[in-house]
Amino acid sequence: CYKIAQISKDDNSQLAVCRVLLAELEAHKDAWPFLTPVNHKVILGYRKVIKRPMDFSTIRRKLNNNLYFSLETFMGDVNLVFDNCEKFNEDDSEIGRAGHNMRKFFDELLQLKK
Ligand SMILES: Oc1ccc2c(c1)N[C@H](O)CC2
Repeated sequence: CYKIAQISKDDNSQLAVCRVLLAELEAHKDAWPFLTPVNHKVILGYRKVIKRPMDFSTIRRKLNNNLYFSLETFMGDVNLVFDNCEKFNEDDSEIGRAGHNMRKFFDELLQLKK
């Protein structure tokens, strides 16, 4: 029993770290392009170009529904947000720069939490 309890405790502490990380990402001044899903009915070409859309509100819903099993699976979705941004936006654009800023901020947060 102890071993099972031990594994679930580690998962819970990892998920607690994910909640803190997501709150810090959502509060960042450059988070606005990433807070909600891109409306692919309005943004022509988005659905064709971006195969796996992701945004912070979707990550929040997956976190609340226990759909992340580790910090690594959570990190995969956060990095997907920034990879999609790089694919669809010029580096020298407002949203492109926001994506690069947010990815740097996330990498720095992870260094602090490790
Ligand atoms: O000019 C625009 C207008 C809309 C969007 C972008 C750029 N980039 C986002 O990645 C997706 C939504």
